[in-house]
Amino acid sequence: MAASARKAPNILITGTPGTGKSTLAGQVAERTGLHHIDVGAIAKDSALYDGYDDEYDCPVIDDDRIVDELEDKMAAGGNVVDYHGCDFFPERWFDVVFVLRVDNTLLYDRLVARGYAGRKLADNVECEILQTIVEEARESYASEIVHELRSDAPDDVDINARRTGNV
Ligand SMILES: Nc1ncnc2c1ncn2[C@@H]1O[C@H](COP(=O)(O)OP(=O)(O)O)[C@@H](O)[C@H]1O
Repeated sequence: MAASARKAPNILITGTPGTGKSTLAGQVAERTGLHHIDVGAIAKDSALYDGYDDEYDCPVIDDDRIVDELEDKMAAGGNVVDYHGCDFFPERWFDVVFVLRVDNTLLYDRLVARGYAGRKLADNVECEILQTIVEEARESYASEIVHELRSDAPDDVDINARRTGNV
């Protein structure tokens, strides 16, 4: 379905784990009435997994089944989707893509607070340093719809929610 056929826009909020995607998506949903789709939670609730990652000690999501699961909702529009990856979603789904960015030291502290350690902690901080998700977003979507947002301080949540909710 073309973007113009949707009754409301679909927004993607992506970024390294811990950058604040769920926090921001929740605020945007509250302000706008858009439906918050937390892809990680949907994968968990419906067990849309395709194996287990022993190194990171977590299940691997099944991209194809996630896309199938969300297709009807995305075709209808009016969703704010949050996930730490973005290259497997159909490009046509999104009207705008926000990539959250955070200072590396702040991210480190947030991930430690979440219980990340060792390789999982180091790889996620490296992901932010190397701008991996920014590059993934720019390779997957038209450059004019991809925007980076800083999410270092609590005030940024409100600033970003206003900006994100005004698309
Ligand atoms: N702008 C911000 N400033 C300070 N802390 C934040 C900000 N955004 C989110 N947080 C905090 O950082 C942690 C990770 O946020 P979360 O929304 O779960 O990230 P993600 O969904 O990207 O993994 C949470 O403890 C959250 O309260």
